[in-house]
Amino acid sequence: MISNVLYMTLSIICNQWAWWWEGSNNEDKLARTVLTVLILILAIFWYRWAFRKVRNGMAPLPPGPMGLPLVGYLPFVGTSPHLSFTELSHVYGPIYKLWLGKKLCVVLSSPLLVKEVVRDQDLNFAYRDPPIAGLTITYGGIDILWSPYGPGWRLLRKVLVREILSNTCLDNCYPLRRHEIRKTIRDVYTKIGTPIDIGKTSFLTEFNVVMNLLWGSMFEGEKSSSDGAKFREVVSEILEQVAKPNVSDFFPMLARFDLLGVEKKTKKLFLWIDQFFDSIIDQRRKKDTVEGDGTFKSEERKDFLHLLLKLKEQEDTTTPITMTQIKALLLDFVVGGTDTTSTIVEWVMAEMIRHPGVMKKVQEELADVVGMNNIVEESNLPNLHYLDAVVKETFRLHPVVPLLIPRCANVSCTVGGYSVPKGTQVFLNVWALHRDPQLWDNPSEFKPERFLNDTSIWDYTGNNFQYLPFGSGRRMCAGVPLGGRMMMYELASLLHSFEWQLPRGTELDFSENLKIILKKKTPLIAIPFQRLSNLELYA
Ligand code: HEM
Repeated sequence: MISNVLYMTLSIICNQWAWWWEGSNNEDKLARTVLTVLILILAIFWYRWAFRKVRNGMAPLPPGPMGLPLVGYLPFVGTSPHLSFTELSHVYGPIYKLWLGKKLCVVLSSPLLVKEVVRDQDLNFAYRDPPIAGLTITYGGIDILWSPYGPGWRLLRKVLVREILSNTCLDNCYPLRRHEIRKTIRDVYTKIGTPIDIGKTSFLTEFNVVMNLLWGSMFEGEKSSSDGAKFREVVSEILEQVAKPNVSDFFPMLARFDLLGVEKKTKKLFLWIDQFFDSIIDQRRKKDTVEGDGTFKSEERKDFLHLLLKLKEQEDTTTPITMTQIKALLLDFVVGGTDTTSTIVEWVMAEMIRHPGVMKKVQEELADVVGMNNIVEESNLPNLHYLDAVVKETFRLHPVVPLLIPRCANVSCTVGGYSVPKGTQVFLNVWALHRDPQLWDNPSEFKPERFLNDTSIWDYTGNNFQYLPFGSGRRMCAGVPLGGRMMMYELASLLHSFEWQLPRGTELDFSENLKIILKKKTPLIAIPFQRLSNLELYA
């Protein structure tokens, strides 16, 4: 059948081109013959290329924009890929492809297609394509986030989810979280009536919570607190380098030139952070062991570094974790657990200031559940249903990781009837899913009530493919239990202890800035006012 098509095509070409052969002299004829042969060769190559997939019985690649030679669609993605990807889905449909430099990418934005990738073919897509900065900072990509699916990833994920973030373990270290939240409340109290930067306050709180969970009181004293400040700075720089579009990632053959200097900068950060981890582990081992006999004696210490080192020391361990893996895990914890949580806290506060009626309802619920003569405790959180709905609605409109962390196809496969070759980066456009008018009534309206009706279908487990703030499948967020507690606890405490208003003459700005994490472009500045009459509740 294909040879018939070829035969017909050639006959048409010959008929149409009859005039071409009526040349005036021999030289003209020779030139025309050469040109015609060249055109025929090109046509045959094109034919072989275009029909290769059909011949192999393979589905075609998804449709998508052409882009430019070499760079593909790279120049058109802009600074808000979640928006440009959503616009492209309106043109090409819920699955399309585009080239970013030398990388073939496929973008999905329908619950059914997302399900195909994260549920039906989860194993094929349980891989990542780490950027160079990610590899450099995580000891060659051996952490949870960038590891390929396999024994190393499984071990670290198991340690994090089962050993460190289990409910029992999180309950045990509640005093550490409480200590930091109370510190923030005291600090905000001293600033009553003056404008404060909510994102910064929240980041500091979450950062201190994470530090405290990881290595407890190791950061006390003047020297340690200056180390802590430097550490925070380094973590912010790491996030910046990993999020930076890097020529070396889009054109791997140029990687050795490190044209933007990302690798060099990240190596410097890596050296600092590695030394920092070494010194903190060293201090902890000295504190935890008794006269160097190598056994852990201080059972009352519940921070995670202690647990990790204990796990490493246990001889009969089923989880033989190396020191480098421990350091990579610590890094995931700090980078994955701080900015994400503080960013959602800032968006929730912004939405509530924009909707004072919603804030009032949240505060009434807090008065009811917690009482005006008590402080919020984590045990109150499961009863704060309206606040929970407000947080979920905020996640819908402002998903903190709107394109998730791209998956990478480990084998060539078919999604939605289209071919997805091995090595393709797959973006799941959660931002588009969360605002799709076919899935949500009045999707741009902020309406927490939509999450109150049937609470069983709205959670963070990733089983409902139209709502995925923490991702889904094997590679979904490993920190949901902690992230969930931390954001709710901080929000409940800030809203129970204070009233919040914008400084006079200022307006809310909801523009976004995406660097893996979708942040507010302009910081939210608001003024706290005392809400509880008992001053002891601020001590
Ligand atoms: C509000 C807070 C948080 C949000 C919104 C969030 C969101 C996400 C998202 C969307 C992903 C990608 C999932 C995917 O590709 O399907 C992710 C991955 C991850 N998150 Fe979180 N996260 C949060 C808090 C945390 C915390 C507290 C930790 C650690 C303690 C953490 C550790 C991780 C890790 C290790 C991964 C990589 C998982 C893997 O590749 O297997 N996250 N997170």
